[in-house]
Amino acid sequence: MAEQHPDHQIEKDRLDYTKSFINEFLEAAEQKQRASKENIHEAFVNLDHLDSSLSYINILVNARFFETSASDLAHLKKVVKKPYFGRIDFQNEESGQEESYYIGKVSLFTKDTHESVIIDWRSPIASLYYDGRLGESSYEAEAGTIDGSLNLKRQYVIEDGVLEEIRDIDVTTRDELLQVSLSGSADHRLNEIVSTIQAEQNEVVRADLSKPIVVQGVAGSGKTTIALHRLSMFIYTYSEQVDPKNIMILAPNDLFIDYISEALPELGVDDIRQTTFTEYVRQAIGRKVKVQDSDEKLLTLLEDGQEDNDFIAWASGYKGSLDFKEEVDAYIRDFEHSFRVVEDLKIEGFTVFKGKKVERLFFEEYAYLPYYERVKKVKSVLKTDFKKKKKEMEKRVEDKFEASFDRLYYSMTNTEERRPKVVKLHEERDRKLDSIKQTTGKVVDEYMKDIAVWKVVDHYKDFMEKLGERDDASLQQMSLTSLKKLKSNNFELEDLAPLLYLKKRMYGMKDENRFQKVVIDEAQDYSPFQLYALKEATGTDLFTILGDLSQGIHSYRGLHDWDTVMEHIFPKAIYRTLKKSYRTTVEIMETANNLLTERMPHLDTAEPVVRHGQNPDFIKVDKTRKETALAETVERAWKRGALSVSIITKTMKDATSLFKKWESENVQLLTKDEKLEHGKVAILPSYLAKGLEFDAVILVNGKETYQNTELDIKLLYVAMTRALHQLYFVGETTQEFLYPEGL
Ligand SMILES: Nc1ncnc2c1ncn2[C@@H]1O[C@H](COP(=O)(O)OP(=O)(O)OP(=O)(O)O)[C@@H](O)[C@H]1O
Repeated sequence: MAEQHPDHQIEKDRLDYTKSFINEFLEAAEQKQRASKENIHEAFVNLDHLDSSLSYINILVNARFFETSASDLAHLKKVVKKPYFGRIDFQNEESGQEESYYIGKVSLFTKDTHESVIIDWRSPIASLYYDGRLGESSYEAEAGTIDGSLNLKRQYVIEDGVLEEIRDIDVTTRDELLQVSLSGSADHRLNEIVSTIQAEQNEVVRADLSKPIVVQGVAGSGKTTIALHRLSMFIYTYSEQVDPKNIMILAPNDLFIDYISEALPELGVDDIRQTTFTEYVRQAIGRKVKVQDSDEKLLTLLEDGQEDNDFIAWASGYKGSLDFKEEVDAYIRDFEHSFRVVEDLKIEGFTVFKGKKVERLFFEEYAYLPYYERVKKVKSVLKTDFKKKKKEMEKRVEDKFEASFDRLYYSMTNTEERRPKVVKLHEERDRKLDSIKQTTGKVVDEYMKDIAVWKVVDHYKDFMEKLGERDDASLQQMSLTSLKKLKSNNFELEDLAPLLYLKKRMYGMKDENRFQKVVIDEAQDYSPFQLYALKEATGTDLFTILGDLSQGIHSYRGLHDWDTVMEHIFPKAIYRTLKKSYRTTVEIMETANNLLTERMPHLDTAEPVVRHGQNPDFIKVDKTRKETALAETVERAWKRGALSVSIITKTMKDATSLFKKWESENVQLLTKDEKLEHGKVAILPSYLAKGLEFDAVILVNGKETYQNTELDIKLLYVAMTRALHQLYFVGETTQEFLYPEGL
């Protein structure tokens, strides 16, 4: 097909030119590298008998060059096989000149003329490739808006350095490259999508990088992928000011971290901290607290059908609310006001400092510091003050003695009578001076000894106890159940936000737990207080928050809308929505959308990108044949070209029992700490599936079937939207998947 494009020869020549440019560049760099290797070798040889410090410097210089060029070279070597994926021709309105730009994953310029050979997809002008329509266009550069005309937008398929296809995009053509990319298979890792980022996604990737952003995106709209690309953009734009080590990604579990981590080096965003909220809080408070798995709690809600489910859901929601944060604020205020140093500090009759002054230091001067930092600061100020005053006090004792002595001298002329009095005065003076000299800074510690120094966990228990004293039955019950757990050192996820917040407000955060930027994926499951505490603890509001309320399976404690986040937590945030779903076929998405429209019409449904596939299959079996039917369905999925297949049950109990029955090496039971194994059928419960995707998904129930509750509808929706190409329901009736007969 490429042969037919009128510009084929020109483009082939251009590709050859680019490849030889890169190869020459690589050769020159490799030569330099060899030279530096030789230098190192020489320096090592000379180390014994020459001036060793010079040789050492030699080694250092060369080793450093060797290191940087090695990583650059590795990057370029990768690029040479596919130097670019797109081209734009842009005519600058001001100069009237038209230039062609080839867009790839690096920037390369000719050394002498500084002409661009390839431009990085993250450079400002490359934005035209993603959102520019042919004709009048503009892009934002450092110097301001650049207007002009986009005259050509072209895509290339280059495989192994060979130009295979050229596609020109005009207003009417569909993005075929996207279609090709989406029809590919998922091999258990997140892809980098720089060549096919869509306009609505590009807006999220490039939206003002100096502001927080909240993204509500439907299932499969590319939230996770886009978050990583925005991060790549951020690091590229602020490479001078930002150290990737000061960026943190928060993901729901290790399984998910493993899933995204493979995409990070491709985007040049390795080295960033990837962790879970629980792990971050553990590090921040410096204690490996035992935290009950929140999915287990979900299970309690799902499986046990306990009577107090309503109470559990209420307590979880309340602990995650900003009202609860206010309660913690009030507790901190009360605790601070228990700081009373009413007495003045007196030594030998001198007032070293007044209680009032200490209070002023604490409540006014250093009020900006966390409580315990403030106590430390006030102590150190008092100690320094005391050292200064010591000399003054000594002088005042001497002066006082001189004055008394003078008085005695003039009032008592008889020396015999006067002598014992003088001796007494001397003794008194010496005693006082000794006492002052011997008094050290410890007197300040002693003076402030009544100020309690507690551990953060003890503060939380104290806070809970105080809540339990209120005249409110729900609070009393919450306090009672929480304290019972806390006393045996068991925490729930909902306890972590208040703990983190208390840690920040009372003790302050260590540098290693503060960040310049934070990315939160699957944010619909975070509570407002969790987000608030994170903002306070990390010391930045530069958050990228992505989520989908329709998938809010933890909504009993999570978010119900984004308004609270925008109004009360990140008021400067930009808000964007992603409405298109790229993951699934039209057929699968429509089936999932039907579920939402029928059962939860207030939630957003996704608009699938036009890509057709087979209709979801409902396979009716009786109980005894379930396992056989599943095995047959798996076979069918492999045969239809799936590279990854999963069986999703409603609960973990069901997943485990199915796994035990299956007993095959080709099957893996997924838990949240596991890594997905290539080529194996993954069996997992619905709530662990969020964020992941598989070519083929088979839904099956064990003992439990999905009920018509908000939670179950969302769980089912999450499970269904994991499928890229094939979706199967295996069950006795369609109703168990909340579907009417005749799916
Ligand atoms: N512009 C794009 N070009 C190619 N593939 C894309 C594009 N956008 C998204 N995808 C693909 O769509 C799938 C879904 O992306 P991703 O997992 O990032 O979505 P998500 O919004 O986080 O999904 P969910 O909320 O359902 O977990 C991935 O396979 C991703 O590679």
